[in-house]
Amino acid sequence: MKKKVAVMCVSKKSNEFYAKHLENIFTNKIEFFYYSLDENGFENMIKADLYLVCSTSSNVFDYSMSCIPSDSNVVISSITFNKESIEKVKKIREGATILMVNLSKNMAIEAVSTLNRIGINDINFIPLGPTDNSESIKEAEEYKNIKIAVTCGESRYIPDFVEEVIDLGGRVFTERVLVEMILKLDISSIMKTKPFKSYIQQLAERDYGIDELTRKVSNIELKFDLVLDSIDIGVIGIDVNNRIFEFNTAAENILHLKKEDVLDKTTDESLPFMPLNIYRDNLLTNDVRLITIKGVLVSLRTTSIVQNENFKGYFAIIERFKDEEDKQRKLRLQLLNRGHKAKYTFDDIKGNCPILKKVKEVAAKMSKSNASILIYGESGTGKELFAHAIHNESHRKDMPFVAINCAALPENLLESELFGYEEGSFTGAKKGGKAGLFEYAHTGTLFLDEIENMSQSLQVKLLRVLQEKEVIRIGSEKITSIDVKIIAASNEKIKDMVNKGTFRKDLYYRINALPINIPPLRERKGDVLLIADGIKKSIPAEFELSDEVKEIFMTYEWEGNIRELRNVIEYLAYVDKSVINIEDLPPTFLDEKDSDGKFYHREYNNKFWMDIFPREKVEKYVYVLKMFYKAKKEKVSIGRKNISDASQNTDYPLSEQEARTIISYLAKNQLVLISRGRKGSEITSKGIEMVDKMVEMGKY
Ligand SMILES: Nc1ncnc2c1ncn2[C@@H]1O[C@H](COP(=O)(O)OP(=O)(O)OP(=O)(O)O)[C@@H](O)[C@H]1O
Repeated sequence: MKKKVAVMCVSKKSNEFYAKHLENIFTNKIEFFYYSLDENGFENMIKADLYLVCSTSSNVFDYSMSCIPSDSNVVISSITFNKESIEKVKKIREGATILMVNLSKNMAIEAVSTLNRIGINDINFIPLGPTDNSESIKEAEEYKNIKIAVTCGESRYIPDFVEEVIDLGGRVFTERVLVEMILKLDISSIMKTKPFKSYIQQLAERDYGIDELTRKVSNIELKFDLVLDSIDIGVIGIDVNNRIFEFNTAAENILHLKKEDVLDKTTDESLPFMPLNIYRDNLLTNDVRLITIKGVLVSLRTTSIVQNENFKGYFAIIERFKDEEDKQRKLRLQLLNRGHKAKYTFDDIKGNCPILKKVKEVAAKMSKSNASILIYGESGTGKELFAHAIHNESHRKDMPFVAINCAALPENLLESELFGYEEGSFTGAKKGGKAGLFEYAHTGTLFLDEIENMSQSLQVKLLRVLQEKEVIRIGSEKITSIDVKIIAASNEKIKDMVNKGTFRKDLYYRINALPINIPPLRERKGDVLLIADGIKKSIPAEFELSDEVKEIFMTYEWEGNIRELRNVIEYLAYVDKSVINIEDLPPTFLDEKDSDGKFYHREYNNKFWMDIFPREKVEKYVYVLKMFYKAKKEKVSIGRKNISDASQNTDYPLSEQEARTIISYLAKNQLVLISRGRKGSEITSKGIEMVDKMVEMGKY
């Protein structure tokens, strides 16, 4: 509601003159009601919030005051000239005698004293009222030789003998009058508006005290406004009476409202579409909610203003949700450049054996889904490599990839790392709090390595986050929505842990949506040399492996899987030889020295069949021999076609031609007997003995 001000003047004409300024300065804030003695009088005035008394001559003043209800706000006007008028007076020759003509002689005297106050003291003014009675006509006659007259908009009263008229126009309210009105009506925001500022600028006379004060205040306010207007977050200041005292440019843009239209109005009046009542009524602050304004999703949070423990209002902070998200996204991308990035792709996962190829194929398909993935594999099989590759293959590839090893941190630290914390939530909590990895990984992937080590209580919290898709920092109540794809990895079979009761079943089913099993290296021996070669190139190292060493690599158990293989290759790079022989292998790799003091590899030497089959193809020969062994046990006969077909899904796919070559080789060594006709080929007793020995030794 607009405030009401009653303007009390002597004449209707003065009212009209003042109205021009008042309406311009106080647009939208005040409703003015004009009263004048020559028109409607002061007796039937409305009940106003303030009475502006412009009739200051002593005979009218007392009467004016008697018409104002007691306990009302009153401002007694004072008037001055504007700069433009004064410039006209300054052009008058120094020492000249000039008439000052006004509505009455008293008013003419008053105008002269105003000019003197402003510093016009070198002109001899003769005050004169209207020449409308014999006495005044007589007085004017005395000044017949004065040819110049100055007036304040009353040229109609200038005597005929005057040749030059300088009209200074009507006088205007002083700065003091306006500031007093503003303070009494509690609408200080007016002082920040353009019309007020330009009005004050054009006054010939300024009040030093008020000026200094407003200068200081506006200096601070200017800086404050500059800061507020330079940010892209909307800030709305609301006082205890629910009135808006601040409304920055971003708020204007977000809400499509003009500052001047909302300042000093209540939120009910100007922002009825915003749910601000709850804050006023409950003093509920620091709360965040999403609201829709004109079809746009806006985040609204509030922060209270407390001075000397007294609630003084609050700031409503608004931001287009999309802008907020974009900003978060940019921050996340910066983080991405600081290391939260997946390094490997499926091309980095070397291996041609059918099992690995299959796993890679399935994993690539799973990359496209948002469901959680659980990777199982022995230590060093490449679980982390797979996690990187899956992320890089997914539509989240440009978003953060955040990895954490659940075995590396004590429970409470792991919790604060994952979920973040608020300032002061525990001893040692960083000032300003800290975002958790879930928040960092938003829109990307979180890789939880060695998840089997996570405590049961953390498992519960993790499950909650995965179910609700939101995190709450430790010590906070603020809920943050997150969109994170989880890839978990484990060295142990989580299913077994669930059965033993050491891992929560519900969490298992949530993370195991898409399972991946990576086979240990010993089950894909066909890949050992290929992977070794890849590692050698990545180091880079120049050496070659001798045939013997290659055989050893193919038969070795590789308990530490590819990590162990990498360590051995790195070791060999230091040996600095162009060809690596058995004795160059790391001491831990070799078992004993022979009688000549040379290293030898027990497993290798014990594998007598190594000398029988061509070294490069040992595995394939053993595979075919075992097929004949199995056929004998099952009393079926097989030939090269069955062998070739069956081998296709193994690590050693064979063509029929290859199968035929191997069978003839085995036959040459009396391990297999080739019979003509329908019976097909068959394993010999020597062949059976060889396989039994292999099985007994636990190999193949
Ligand atoms: N198929 C592969 N080709 C080439 N290098 C590989 C392959 N798989 C794993 N590696 C390498 O082996 C090492 C171990 O891999 P990774 O750390 O991914 O294994 P992990 O299963 O996560 O091990 P852990 O369970 O101990 O964490 C890494 O140096 C990785 O680059």
